[in-house]
Amino acid sequence: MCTELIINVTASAPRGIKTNASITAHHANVKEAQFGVDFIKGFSIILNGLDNLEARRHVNRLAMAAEVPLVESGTAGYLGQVTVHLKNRTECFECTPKSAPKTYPICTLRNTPDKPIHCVVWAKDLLFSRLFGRSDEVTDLDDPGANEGSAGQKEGQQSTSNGAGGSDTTQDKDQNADQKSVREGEPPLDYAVRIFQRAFTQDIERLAAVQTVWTKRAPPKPLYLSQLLPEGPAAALQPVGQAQATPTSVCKCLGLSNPNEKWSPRDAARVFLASVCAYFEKRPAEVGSLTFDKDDDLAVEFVTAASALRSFNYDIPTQSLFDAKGMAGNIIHAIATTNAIISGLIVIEAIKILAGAPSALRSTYLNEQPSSKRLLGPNKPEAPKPECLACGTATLTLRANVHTLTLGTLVSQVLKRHLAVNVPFLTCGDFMYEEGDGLEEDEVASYRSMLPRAISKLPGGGLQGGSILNVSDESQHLKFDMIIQHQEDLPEEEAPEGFILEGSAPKPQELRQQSLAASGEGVAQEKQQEDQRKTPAHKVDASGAVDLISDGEEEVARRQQGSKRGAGAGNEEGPSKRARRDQTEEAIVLD
Ligand SMILES: Nc1ncnc2c1ncn2[C@@H]1O[C@H](COP(=O)(O)OP(=O)(O)OP(=O)(O)O)[C@@H](O)[C@H]1O
Ligand SMILES: [Zn+2]
Repeated sequence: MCTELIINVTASAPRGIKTNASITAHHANVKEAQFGVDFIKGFSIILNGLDNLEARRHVNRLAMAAEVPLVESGTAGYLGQVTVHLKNRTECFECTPKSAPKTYPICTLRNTPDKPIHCVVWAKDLLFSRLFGRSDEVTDLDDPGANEGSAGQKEGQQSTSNGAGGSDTTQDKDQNADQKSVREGEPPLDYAVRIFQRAFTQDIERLAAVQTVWTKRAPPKPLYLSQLLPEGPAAALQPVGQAQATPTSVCKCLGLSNPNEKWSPRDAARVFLASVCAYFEKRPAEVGSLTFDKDDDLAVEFVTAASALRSFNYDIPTQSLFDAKGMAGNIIHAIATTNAIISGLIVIEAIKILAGAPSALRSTYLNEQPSSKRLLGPNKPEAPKPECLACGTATLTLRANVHTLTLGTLVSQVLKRHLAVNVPFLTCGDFMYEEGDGLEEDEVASYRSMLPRAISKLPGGGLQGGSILNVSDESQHLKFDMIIQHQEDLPEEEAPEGFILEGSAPKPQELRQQSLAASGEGVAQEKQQEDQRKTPAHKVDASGAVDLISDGEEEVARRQQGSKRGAGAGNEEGPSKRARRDQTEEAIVLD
């Protein structure tokens, strides 16, 4: 469960701050309805310390709707930023579109992985969620091996018969789903063995037989459990020494306690089987509702093992548990001093807001390398952008093939993933689509049944080229129009996801870039160059120390902190703290 601490600091007068603060912690998802605009209006200021773009955009929209000042922040290694956002006075967090999350083509993940990250993302986003996640969220994307042999298939297309068993028909999907589900009365170890054989033996055998896929590279090699564990799965999982499997870890009991060690195929198979068993035997109530959590050791062990087995299939270098955890959890190691500097700057900006000094506000970017011996680049916040989705009146254009783009992709990828819409309400002529808690069961079922349909085939005439789709989200007080533009063939390089969003949305080419935006790094990197140009020449003090704080801020900081400016900061590593990139940074696209 996500947590966020909302601190309610009461300012007694414009220029003073009470020394006593009452702190109320809410352990919940900030996107829940209870934290809507009315709740936000009860605060004088919002200080964001979130680690994902989706939540940050959500809070930004609430802050704009409630007209509560927002101090946004993020760090990523040596980079960091603090930005300040006031409705109608400054740009909001979304006025500058952020890079979209890094995406991986689904066909690469499913059929032709060639990098360790492809195996980790496959294990985490496809296999883990398929086995332990919510069944109503399982799509064909989550079904490993379902379309093996149909490389190059596009969304909305039926795969052609390929003689390798890959198929995309509803019937086959049902069969696939059934093959991945535990059968009634099936012992967990039998289930784990069956899944192993399906994922690492049979699917690979089928795929390797499709010669057209392997003209330029070697086909994958199946793994056989009988060769890896000749003594039999049960005997291979016997605890080593006194250690026992726990609900949260199986590694120690299998004698694998070094997180930096790379596992052999045999050990990866043992961890895979043992971790599947542990979920079903020790945490059965959670099975069916799990999402990958890097802090759940068992999930990390499963993903490391599955990813290693997949890597052995494809002859890709494997990762240690430590490295796989970093990749799966999007962990980048934090620098203690970066976090300290950014925390200090958040407080400085908050004080300016509470003290009623909006003209002193600065958005500050912490550079990795001092520019003219200056680490911080403070700028006056820019003006709001009228074309902004969140604080202006944006009209977006969606270019796609309306006969193949499904409503499901429109909702989950275009609206939720790219535009951070929380609870979409869509209308266009007689067509309506709605989500939310207030719906009756039959309404939910009826809306869900529309998701697999191409948007041109939706009720009420569908969405065709030239249609204007009205999108709103009451939970974010968000409303905008989206013009649908039909385009029969979109080049894959331009539109890896099968659509192009224009307007206040990431540019298509940004989709290809490594995105660090959610943690702040992407933004910091983008701004770094700009700031280096803008940053005025500075003074070096007698000790040659780097001037951390400039001009107006120097004055405020001295007054408020009573401290001398820092020297030589940013050089120490903080091993105990990690910063995390966007949880959704690695996503999957159809190719
Ligand atoms: N939708 C959300 N609602 C509430 N809190 C959220 C939401 N999304 C993210 N958060 C919170 O944002 C915080 C981000 O902090 P941080 O980057 O330090 O991550 P962490 O999980 O606390 O620590 P680490 O990643 O270092 O292990 C976390 O406490 C996380 O729970
Ligand atoms: Zn804006």
